[in-house]
Amino acid sequence: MSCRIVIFYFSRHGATQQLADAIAEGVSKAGAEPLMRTVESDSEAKSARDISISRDDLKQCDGLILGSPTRFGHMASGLQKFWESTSSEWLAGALEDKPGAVFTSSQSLHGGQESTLLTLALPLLHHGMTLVGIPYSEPAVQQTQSGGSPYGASHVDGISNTLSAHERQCAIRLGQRVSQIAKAMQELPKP
Ligand SMILES: Cc1cc2nc3c(=O)[nH]c(=O)nc-3n(C[C@H](O)[C@H](O)[C@H](O)COP(=O)(O)O)c2cc1C
Repeated sequence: MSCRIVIFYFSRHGATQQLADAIAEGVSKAGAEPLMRTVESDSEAKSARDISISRDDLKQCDGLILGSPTRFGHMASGLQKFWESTSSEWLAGALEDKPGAVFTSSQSLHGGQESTLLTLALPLLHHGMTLVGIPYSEPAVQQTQSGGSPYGASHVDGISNTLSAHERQCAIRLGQRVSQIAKAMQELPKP
């Protein structure tokens, strides 16, 4: 049975996209299919390489991982605008029970990553998703000197333009974990 994980993100300059790509690697490693999706934006945005999300993606996916640059401590407005257009999918329970997770990139270490990760989680919880983080059994969560947290994958762009080994490992692990849970949920009897 195929298992499709939507990686829904926005990235203006490419930092959040590096996380999205590492998460996709984790999804593939777990034997699931990563579907890269973004929001309508200017053609200069790095994430314009990927296609825009459709509301059918919410119905058809088996899990969804949401990522944004940290913008004044919360998600970019284009992503929020999309969630505000999903009332009918919310009422229909399109994402209910499916595993979901979050990721972000910020300029500075204490510039609001955790508030962004927590607020990214809110629409997923309202849609009834099963929230997945990164467990402390993952050594990279304990050892990181930059991004990577139990709340989700992250990167601090002001420390390095590329993902650290720990940030990358956290992102891969998150993609794997969401996929493994999605696959296990496919085996459960339908209520
Ligand atoms: C409008 C705006 C607000 C931002 N707010 C924050 C912030 O609150 N904290 C922070 O550390 N970085 C902030 N940044 C920087 C971005 O989060 C950071 O550069 C991020 O890595 C960009 O991701 P991208 O390369 O995927 O676009 C802000 C950037 C913009 C344009």
